[in-house]
Amino acid sequence: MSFDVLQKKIIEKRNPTVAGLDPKPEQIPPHILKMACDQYGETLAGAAEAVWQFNRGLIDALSDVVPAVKPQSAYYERLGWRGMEVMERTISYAQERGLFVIADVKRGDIGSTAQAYADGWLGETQVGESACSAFHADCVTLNGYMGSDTVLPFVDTCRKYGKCLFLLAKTSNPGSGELQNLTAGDRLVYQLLGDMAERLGTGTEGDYGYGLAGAVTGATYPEELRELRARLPHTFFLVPGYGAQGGTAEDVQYAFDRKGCGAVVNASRSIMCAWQKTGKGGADFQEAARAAAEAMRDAIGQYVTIL
Ligand SMILES: O=c1ccn([C@@H]2O[C@H](COP(=O)(O)O)[C@@H](O)[C@H]2O)c(=O)[nH]1
Repeated sequence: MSFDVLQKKIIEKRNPTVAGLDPKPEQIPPHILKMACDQYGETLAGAAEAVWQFNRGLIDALSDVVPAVKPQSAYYERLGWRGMEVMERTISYAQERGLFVIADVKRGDIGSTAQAYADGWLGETQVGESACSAFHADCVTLNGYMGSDTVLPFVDTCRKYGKCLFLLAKTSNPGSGELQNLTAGDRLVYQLLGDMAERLGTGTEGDYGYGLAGAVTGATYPEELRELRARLPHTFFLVPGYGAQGGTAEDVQYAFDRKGCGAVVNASRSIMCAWQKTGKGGADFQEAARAAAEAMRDAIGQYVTIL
């Protein structure tokens, strides 16, 4: 199954992290933004070109350090169709460079609509006699709060195409407890969502013991991370909240199993925007991102030994 693909890449690179690609125009080095705007004006077309050049540079700099990237769809959607075209191009380019791609789309809707999302992000759309693939990501994030029937089309699509998904369980944001820590019968809501992932993945466990349905558990809640790891032995974790949101290497150690497997830790701004801290005006954005990704890998390596 597809978490095997991710886990193998993590083992090869000795690095259980994923670099987020969440580019805002104001976080793109000025020379890249200027070049794009000189060509296309200060327009959405200019912004989309700048995002593409920035992403390509980041992927080139990071592809032998990190096993995966996670483009967050919001930053592409805000640029309209041009942004979505850059999203598609970014996914293809990252995959060509050997990276596993998690499309952070957090979708959730009634079954028929969920199937359309699953076709677009992971599978194929039938057009007459032809099966056409759109974004072809390796994995997506989903919001399962509408119930398991809204996730099942993604599960079927993952089975068919060897892909995988992450369900939001305990998210990293400050307000996550407002709903997720409420009691639902004999469990807390985030435990229920974690249990849903464990259940939906049953029977699809791969070489490392993980099913195709993973869970999102924030680095900012290490106690919940520890508890969910023990509770969900076959559920792979996506752990956002490292770096810019305050999560540390010490915090995320609890996401991993005894072999140092079963989780991938995300950092977006702290890698992507590392150039803003070097005082070189962005000319060194690739070196800065690479150094930040290596520092994150090494910090987590102080606490987690992979296999
Ligand atoms: O609980 C969650 C779920 C998803 N995210 C996403 O991860 C990145 C975090 O970005 P940073 O810059 O490293 O803070 C971003 O794409 C979020 O949408 C999350 O933060 N928490």
